[in-house]
Amino acid sequence: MIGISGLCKYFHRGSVNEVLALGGIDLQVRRGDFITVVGSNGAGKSTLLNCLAGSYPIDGGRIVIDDCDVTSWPEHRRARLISRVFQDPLKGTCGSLSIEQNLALAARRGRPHGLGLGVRRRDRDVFRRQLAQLGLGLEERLKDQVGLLSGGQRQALTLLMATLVRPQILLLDEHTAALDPKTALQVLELTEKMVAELHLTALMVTHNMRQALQLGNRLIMLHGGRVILDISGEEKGRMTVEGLLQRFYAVRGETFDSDRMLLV
Ligand SMILES: Nc1ncnc2c1ncn2[C@@H]1O[C@H](COP(=O)(O)OP(=O)(O)OP(=O)(O)O)[C@@H](O)[C@H]1O
Repeated sequence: MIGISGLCKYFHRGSVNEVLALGGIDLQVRRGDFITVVGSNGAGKSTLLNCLAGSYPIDGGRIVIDDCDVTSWPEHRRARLISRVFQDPLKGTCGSLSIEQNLALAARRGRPHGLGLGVRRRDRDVFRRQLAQLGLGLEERLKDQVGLLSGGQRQALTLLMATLVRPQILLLDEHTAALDPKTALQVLELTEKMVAELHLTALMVTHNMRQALQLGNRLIMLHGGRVILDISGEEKGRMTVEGLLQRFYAVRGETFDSDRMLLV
């Protein structure tokens, strides 16, 4: 479903500050894969998602989605296929608009003349039903400004907006990292539910190793801009955090180094 081959990405190429962020990523993602992405500091996790979404131009390689070469597609064109949720809950929603206006915008994604803010009664009923699934009582607050919501409520709403028009691919970049542990867990459960119910193909960057092992059917580990571990199915099911660290050591000959990664 997604074919990434030889993906290379430099920052500040040709200058003294040159960084090779992705050094030839090859990754075949099957339809319905829910891949958790882990890695050390600066491993290239966010850059990979940004290149996939078309936010960054790439310096080499190809990206194919559903047999269509999207390598030269700009970000807005890829946004018809790809939805994203970022770490910052403020990024995916508009705080000055109401919940229903935000949802109305999300519902028009990919359609022409997609920026109207009008909300029809029929839409409102659908929004109410969708919001009720979140279990946060937001269905009673359709006219509330999103800026009034807590970080967790806002991130749950972002997730709903990202999937309201079913995307081919859902990209989650540490989307629970800014939330308190209880809320993070709620949003993660919601993520799992949505991915399963909508049969989404998803990549989720997380700094929590245990979470990465618990969620999804496949785990990849990046280091130095390359995929150094790719496990799925039973192998992933049996894997422990200690096992992951040992595998890292076996491949790299050094201990895993990340000040942000939760290893317990
Ligand atoms: N906009 C940018 N300009 C210059 N260098 C960048 C930029 N974004 C990322 N980099 C560099 O590219 C490399 C990969 O960064 P990236 O953010 O993808 O790593 P990451 O795995 O997401 O790291 P972390 O877990 O520390 O957030 C790093 O060396 C980083 O410093």
